[in-house]
Amino acid sequence: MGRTLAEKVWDDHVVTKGEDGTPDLLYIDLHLVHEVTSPQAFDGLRVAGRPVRRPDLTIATEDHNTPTLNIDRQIEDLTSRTQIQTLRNNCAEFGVRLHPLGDIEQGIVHVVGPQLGLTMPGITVVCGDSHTSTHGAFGAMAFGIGTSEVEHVLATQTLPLKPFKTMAITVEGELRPGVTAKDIILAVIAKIGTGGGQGYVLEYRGSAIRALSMEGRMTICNMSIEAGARAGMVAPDQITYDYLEGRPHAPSGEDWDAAVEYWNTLATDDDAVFDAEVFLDANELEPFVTWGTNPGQGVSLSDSVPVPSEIDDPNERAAAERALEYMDLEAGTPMKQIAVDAVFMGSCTNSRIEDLRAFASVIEGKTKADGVRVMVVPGSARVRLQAEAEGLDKIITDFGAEWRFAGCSMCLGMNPDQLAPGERCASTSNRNFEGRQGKGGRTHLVSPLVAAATAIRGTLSSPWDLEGDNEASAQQAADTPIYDAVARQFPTTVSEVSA
Ligand SMILES: CC(C)[C@H](C(=O)O)[C@@H](O)C(=O)O
Ligand code: SF4
Repeated sequence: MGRTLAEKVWDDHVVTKGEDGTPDLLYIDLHLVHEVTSPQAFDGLRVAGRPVRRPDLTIATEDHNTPTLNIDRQIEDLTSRTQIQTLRNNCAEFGVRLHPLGDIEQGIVHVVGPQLGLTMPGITVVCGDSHTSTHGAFGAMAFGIGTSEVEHVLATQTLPLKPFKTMAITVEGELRPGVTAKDIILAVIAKIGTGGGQGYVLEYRGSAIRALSMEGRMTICNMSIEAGARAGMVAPDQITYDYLEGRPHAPSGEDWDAAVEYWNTLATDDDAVFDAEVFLDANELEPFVTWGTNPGQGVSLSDSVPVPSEIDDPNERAAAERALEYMDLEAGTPMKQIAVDAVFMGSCTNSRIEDLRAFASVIEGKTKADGVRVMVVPGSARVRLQAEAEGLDKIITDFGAEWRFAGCSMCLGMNPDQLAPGERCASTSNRNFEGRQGKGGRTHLVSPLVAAATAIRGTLSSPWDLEGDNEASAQQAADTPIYDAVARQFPTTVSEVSA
């Protein structure tokens, strides 16, 4: 019987096979590290007197606790400062490459790996971070792990992993202008629920996925974890190779050819069987938005806040009631009538150059809605530089938005970028849990295009709602590079960026 992409990558990394349901021991090709989940792991090594087994396969960056303003000053918050300093000390002591705040390669860990060409098809990637699933967009098998597992990988470069089930998520058809990868994944999670992917590695397939750029695929794989899945993957193809070729850590010359030959063998065999399958029609999708306090509580933007009494399942009904109370929403309110206090454009879901281009294409020449705070945070220092080289920062600041330095920022309340209690935010991030963006803050998950239109109108909106000229604004959105299937080369030096 044929094998799926996930099974092939797994099989190629088994060091020892588990018996009777015990875990297999897998070799790990890339270990990404950040400040939040690494301190105890390094402590463990220190106590055991062990070195990092493969510092060359380990790379660290600072992202969660870092500020996005005044990055040349001392970090004010003591906990954050300690966290960052601890990572610096640990990396120095154990010989791990670190990209600290201010470094040109610093950024959100899931933006940095792909950008450097470290994330490649067919490899295993782990990080003490749930959104490690992002890297599956390349056809890598990428898992978020806990701190004790981080220690295990640091010490041995292997990880015991339980067998998984496979789920195909097939998205066929063509997205309408204004509908993006983010809308696909929000619709998938609304369909299968936040526990729907539990125990599964998801493989996203179908013509709509094949047509997506790498940025779009990363957005989708990033949120696999929000469906409870262990990982999400997309089979590598020419779009993957075009994105990767020429990046600092991608193979070159004969190695590149050999790699592509291998990568081409990874796609799921025609006769492979998935344990579960889900279908989605891309033609029918609309811009999507969440109304509740988990990423599965979402609807099309043209819909209304659900009415809990109409929900059959008692648990779901109770969850909806609780969510509406926290979100301060009235059942039945059209989503488009909901006014926001803030718009956050950033996070490892949507802070790559293409996301910023999409956002900028909608706001260009316009002014933000009065009283709405708009924050744009690139995913990495390089994305920031590239955006500036393209003049996007000017479009953003002319619009009245804040242009920040790279980091997780308002995606979660671990740094100064937070919502005030009661504030409502349209956010391109991936989690809308209670207090996620700051205590008492209310989050609506959206795409960059919806974030931009919302920033213009002050109420949840998509480019379809702008200026009453649906055709023209939809076309404008269609013209943005997010629909451009051909990946662009990413400059690798500062001079190239500013050239
Ligand atoms: C802090 C970190 C462990 C956490 C994660 O694992 O995802 C964070 O990145 C998040 O998005 O909630
Ligand atoms: S950007 Fe958000 S989701 Fe991504 S790693 Fe940072 S905190 Fe987690």
